[in-house]
Amino acid sequence: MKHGLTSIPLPAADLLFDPAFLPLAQANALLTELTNTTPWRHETIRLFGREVLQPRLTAWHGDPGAAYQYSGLQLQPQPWSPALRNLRQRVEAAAGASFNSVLLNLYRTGQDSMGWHADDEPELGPEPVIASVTLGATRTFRLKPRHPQHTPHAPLSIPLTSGSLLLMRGPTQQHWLHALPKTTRPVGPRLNLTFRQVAVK
Ligand SMILES: O=C(O)CCC(=O)C(=O)O
Ligand SMILES: [Fe+2]
Repeated sequence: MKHGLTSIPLPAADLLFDPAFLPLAQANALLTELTNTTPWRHETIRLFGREVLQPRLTAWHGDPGAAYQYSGLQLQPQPWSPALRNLRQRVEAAAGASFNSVLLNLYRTGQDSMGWHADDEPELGPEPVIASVTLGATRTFRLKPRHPQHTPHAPLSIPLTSGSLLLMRGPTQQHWLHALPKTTRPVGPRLNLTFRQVAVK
């Protein structure tokens, strides 16, 4: 384990955080490169029976076969670019884990967001290691217990700064939900990458 990661104490979770995983200049350069070269998609989701656009842009890169389910479709990942391959290698060294895919989320403004969820898709397995790298604007990452009667705890806010690395491991996805709320503060774009190991079918 790299010394830059420190534990965030939380019951029924395993969280590690390094605010300076990437030097700021590198984070900024990578933000520009990935923003400009990623084949961004603007996906729709079904919300209360209606098709609505997600409030962010997304992309999925990974090893061949690291497919994911989306609206009942098996989508194949885009190949690794040299920049993503390099970042994956550094994240794997820090996390002491390997990853075969990465989900990119681009939050264009403070109005882009992600709702409460857990990364608990079956293909991730019961105790996935999720490695989250942030580039660009600082946004507040929120965590709250999934079963408040069972794990009573106040919601938690972690400001995810540019170049930071957050690891979620162990039982975190089973017992906690996370979200990236909208903000009315004027903020620039934020690009988040979550490295994952998905079961290959
Ligand atoms: O943007 C973030 O920090 C969170 C992303 C996330 O939760 C996800 O991709 O599942
Ligand atoms: Fe997530």
